[in-house]
Amino acid sequence: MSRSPSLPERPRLELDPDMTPDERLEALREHFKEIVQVNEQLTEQLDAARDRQHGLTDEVDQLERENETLKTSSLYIATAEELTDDGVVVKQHGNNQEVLTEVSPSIRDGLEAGDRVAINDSFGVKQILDPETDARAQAMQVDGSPDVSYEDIGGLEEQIREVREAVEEPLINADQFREVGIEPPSGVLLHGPPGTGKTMLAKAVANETDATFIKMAGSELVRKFIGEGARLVRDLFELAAEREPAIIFIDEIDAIAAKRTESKTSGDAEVQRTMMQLLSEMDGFDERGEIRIIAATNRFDMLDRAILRPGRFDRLIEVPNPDVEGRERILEIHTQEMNLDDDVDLGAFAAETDGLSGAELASLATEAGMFAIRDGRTTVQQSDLHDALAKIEADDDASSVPVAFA
Ligand SMILES: Nc1ncnc2c1ncn2[C@@H]1O[C@H](COP(=O)(O)OP(=O)(O)OP(=O)(O)O)[C@@H](O)[C@H]1O
Repeated sequence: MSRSPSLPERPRLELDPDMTPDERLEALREHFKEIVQVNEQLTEQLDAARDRQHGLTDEVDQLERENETLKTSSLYIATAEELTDDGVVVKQHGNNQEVLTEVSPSIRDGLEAGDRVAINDSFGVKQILDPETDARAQAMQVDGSPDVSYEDIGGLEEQIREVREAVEEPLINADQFREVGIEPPSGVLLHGPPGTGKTMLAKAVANETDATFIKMAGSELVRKFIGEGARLVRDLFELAAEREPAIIFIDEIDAIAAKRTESKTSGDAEVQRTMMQLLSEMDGFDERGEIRIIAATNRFDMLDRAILRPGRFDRLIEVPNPDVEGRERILEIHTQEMNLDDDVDLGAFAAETDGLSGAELASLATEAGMFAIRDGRTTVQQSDLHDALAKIEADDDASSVPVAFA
């Protein structure tokens, strides 16, 4: 680290009592010049110090961010096998590696052999998992009666028809399928850009069939609780069997069913195990009764084709961004509770929102309401919609700026 230059000496004024008034004046002038010079030097040093301070603040910010990332990085699941005087023997799930590790006294106090624990990269025990906080509870979201209906979904008439045929009919008219002697599609895969209503479709069909909606995010399965993926998939199907009729919804399926890469890291092996478990659950699906499975992805191109074989996700439904009529309908849905001025023409406005997803249109409606409130009004005008659109587009532009320049 470079050392800061030392501060300049404070100038001294030396006046001799024998000096003539002219000499005294000259000495004072000299002294004044020296003070001005020192002042300039100090100002320069202060500026340099400020620059340095800014640089260091940036560095501190970055380190804090890194620290946060490290703190929130993935934990692995293990079982505390044995408590000994030297530490705790933990067995990591997934690869069954056993390690003797140290544990802080506060965690040790509450730990018993057989407990499931979360460990970090260096096998340090970070927390004890109780049944409520364990991976199963965190990775699955169970909703006995989701409150989305088909009328809440705009612009996806064809997709709704297909989902009803592939998921709803087999649940409601199982006998008819049996009598005709055909197998209903095993799994339905919804694919398309983010925020287009894929989750809504799955919830609506669960609502319509009075089925329990069980959602699991593929990314949670493999990123957050490494070593648990395969077991969670097993749990997922077990839970669905307990709660049938049930709709299993696996969001971001690409996280567990991506094409195999060349690299053979342990992460890949974990993803692979999770996917194999999913495929084997689906292959043994016939005996499962009233359970339908829907998956969704924004990255269809990345999927391993093995999951699309007959008997697996054999019904593909594309859910694209809405066209102009779809956008108008979505705007109608999301403004139906709002107090709209007579000048509002949603049809004309929809034509200006090309490329926006359903989720973006939903937040646009709320944003327009915010503009009206800011302006002290209780009705939303066409101009609020335009302001909201400009804001959303500006936010979009800002978020697409490369990180280094953001
Ligand atoms: N077609 C639509 N009709 C009405 N609202 C929609 C539609 N699409 C999206 N939305 C709104 O956007 C929100 C998010 O939609 P949803 O979660 O269904 O999208 P998704 O396709 O599953 O997104 P992701 O791929 O990011 O998970 C919904 O709660 C709803 O408010």
